[in-house]
Amino acid sequence: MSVDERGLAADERGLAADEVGLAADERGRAAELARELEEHAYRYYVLDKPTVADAEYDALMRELEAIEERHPELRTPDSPTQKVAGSYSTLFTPVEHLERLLSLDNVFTDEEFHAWAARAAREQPVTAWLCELKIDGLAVDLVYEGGRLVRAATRGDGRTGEDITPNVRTLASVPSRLRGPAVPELLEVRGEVFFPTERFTELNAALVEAGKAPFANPRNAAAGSLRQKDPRVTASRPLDMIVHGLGAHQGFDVASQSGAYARLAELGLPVSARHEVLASVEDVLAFVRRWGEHRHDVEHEIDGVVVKVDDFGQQRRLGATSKAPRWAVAFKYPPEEVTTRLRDIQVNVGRTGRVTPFGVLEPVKVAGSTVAMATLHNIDEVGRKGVLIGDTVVLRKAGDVIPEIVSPVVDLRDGSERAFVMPTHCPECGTELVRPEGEVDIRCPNTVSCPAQLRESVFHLASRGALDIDGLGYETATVLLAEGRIHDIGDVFHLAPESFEGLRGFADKKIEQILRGLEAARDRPLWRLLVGLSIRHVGPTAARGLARELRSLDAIATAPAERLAAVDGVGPKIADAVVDWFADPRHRDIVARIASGGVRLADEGAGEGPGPLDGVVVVITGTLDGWSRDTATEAVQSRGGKVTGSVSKKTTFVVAGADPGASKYDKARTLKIPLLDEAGFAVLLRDGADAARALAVLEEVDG
Ligand SMILES: NC(=O)c1ccc[n+]([C@@H]2O[C@H](COP(=O)([O-])OP(=O)(O)OC[C@H]3O[C@@H](n4cnc5c(N)ncnc54)[C@H](O)[C@@H]3O)[C@@H](O)[C@H]2O)c1
Ligand SMILES: [Zn+2]
Repeated sequence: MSVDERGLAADERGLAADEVGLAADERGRAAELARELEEHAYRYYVLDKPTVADAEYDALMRELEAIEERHPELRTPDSPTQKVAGSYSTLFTPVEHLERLLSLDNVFTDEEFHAWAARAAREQPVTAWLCELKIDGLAVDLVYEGGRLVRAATRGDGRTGEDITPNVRTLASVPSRLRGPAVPELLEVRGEVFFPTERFTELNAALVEAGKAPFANPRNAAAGSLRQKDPRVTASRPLDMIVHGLGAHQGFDVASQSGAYARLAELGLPVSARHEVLASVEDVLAFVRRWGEHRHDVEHEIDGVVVKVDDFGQQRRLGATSKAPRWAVAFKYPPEEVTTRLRDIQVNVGRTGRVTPFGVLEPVKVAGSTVAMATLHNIDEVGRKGVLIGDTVVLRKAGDVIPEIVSPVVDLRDGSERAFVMPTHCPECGTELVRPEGEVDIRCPNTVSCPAQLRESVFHLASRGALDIDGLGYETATVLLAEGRIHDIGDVFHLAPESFEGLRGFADKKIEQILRGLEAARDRPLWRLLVGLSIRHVGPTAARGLARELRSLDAIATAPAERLAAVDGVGPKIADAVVDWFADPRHRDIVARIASGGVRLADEGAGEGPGPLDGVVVVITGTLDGWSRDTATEAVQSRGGKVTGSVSKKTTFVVAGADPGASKYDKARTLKIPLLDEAGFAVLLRDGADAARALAVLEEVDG
């Protein structure tokens, strides 16, 4: 027993010793985090030049909070977790706010919000919640005396801000005088100054062109534009403001946040129309979800929703901590921006020969997926963004949108970065690249044999958005082309079991899947085939319009440009691209091979009503003098008929030329399918099925 006790005591001592060690480690880490957070806050609030994304700053803050949770003695009043982040620069005159400007506490999940709301309600029953968008801009404090704007200031450290009155006066949405007869004697309001998202790319492009560092994001652009020594610079930027809070006031009697908004709007101040007063936590969560889905439909960036207790009496009773009110919380949306390193810029050759640069990134997690590449669209875009190889860059991935490199973090450059130089020759086929006059895109003109273009176009033909050929993916397309089993998209529908002989990785099951995939794809709507041809500018919208109005590939191929341009969703640019494409004999050859592969080239009821060969199924065997297999097939199809590869009970005619296949010929006879020679085929095309049948019967008797 005594042994046990000693053992236990020793264990406890051991544990205690560990804890001391741990605490020392954590104390060190906490100090380091505090230093880093201060440094980032300085760069963000004072210099307007952050070097990390908000999510990274927030992660550091959370780490510090967690340490302080375990070691409350580290939670000193000057810890970054305990005070309003930010400072003021000596470039501006400091001003004391009449009332403190606070930050907001955050929640990230429904559970965290439930817990927060329950805590508030325990202190003070809450009758209504006011929900509004959390604008990603910078906080500005306005003071009106006797209805006149006398001062505008940044948040600073919450007590002291920077005087930016002349700058704020340049904002069109900020009135210099309040409206109406009964203006309050004193009114201090807070709001967010923001940079409209749509104008952001334009601003950065202009800055890069002028040799200046671009902004990391619209919030950074708002801060950088507003905190200018020269208000004329501010005036040149499209800044806007929305008011969302009240400070000191006299002669402004309202009982709630929503009541205040109504009154502020009457006074001519910019208030958002998107706030709602809701009674239940469930309704609040629905509001958060709804705006999460519409996050990008707003003219400014939002990083969450702010939920406030609506009633001022209830707000007062809940009070505030040193950092944030207890009556409001920010429900934050998942971050869409991170920083990572741009390891390289390479180029990709697309299916129409377009050469597009893309960034090779240090893989990084953002918006739920790991991103290792991001398109840069074209050479001009690389210039506009001002990114260098080796830069740390801001990477953005919004919802389902493809990841985008926003800007370089210029302040992290060490001189080892280098500019991207567009290659002069195609990296895949070595052909000299061209940039047609007046176009932004650089192209590989070798549409015939550039492996990249062939690969991409076959893959595109088979893709979901086009003919959706099951089993024919990128790898398969690459192998079939590399091994010479197909040469371009025209050969795809001629794939047969033999085509796969001697290829590794093609089990019988896989081959069957591809052939079945092809069979199903032969009968798709015309617009899908049109998309699959990789004609420049022809996407689903244009293809649908063309198929709807012209009904057959033949009609589209032969229509004049003016006719095509008149189609809904087409226009002159696309029309010219279509005419050019079909004018190329190599492309006509591709179409003929697609047709002879049994693909339907017209929609049901092409032409005026049903075609003359509607419902007619033809099998062609042997060689015809006046027709190639492809032109014969097209002739049948353009009349609404179908050409198939094997004889069955569904076959209407078997067209037999010289040296017909014995099995097809015999099968036609046993199934009593009418046989046509070349003359009979001509009659079929000219006079229709009935006339041809009359001939065919004769021939059958003869034979
Ligand atoms: N990247 C960096 O280096 C860096 C450095 C410091 C801070 N930050 C970022 O700044 C944020 C922290 O700053 P914060 O303390 O201002 O907190 P916060 O931005 O999370 O929330 C408080 C602010 O929200 C604003 N706000 C927007 N819409 C509002 C509305 N409808 N109602 C009320 N307030 C509204 C207010 O101006 C208020 O000051 C974090 O997102 C952090 O990542 C980033
Ligand atoms: Zn090429």
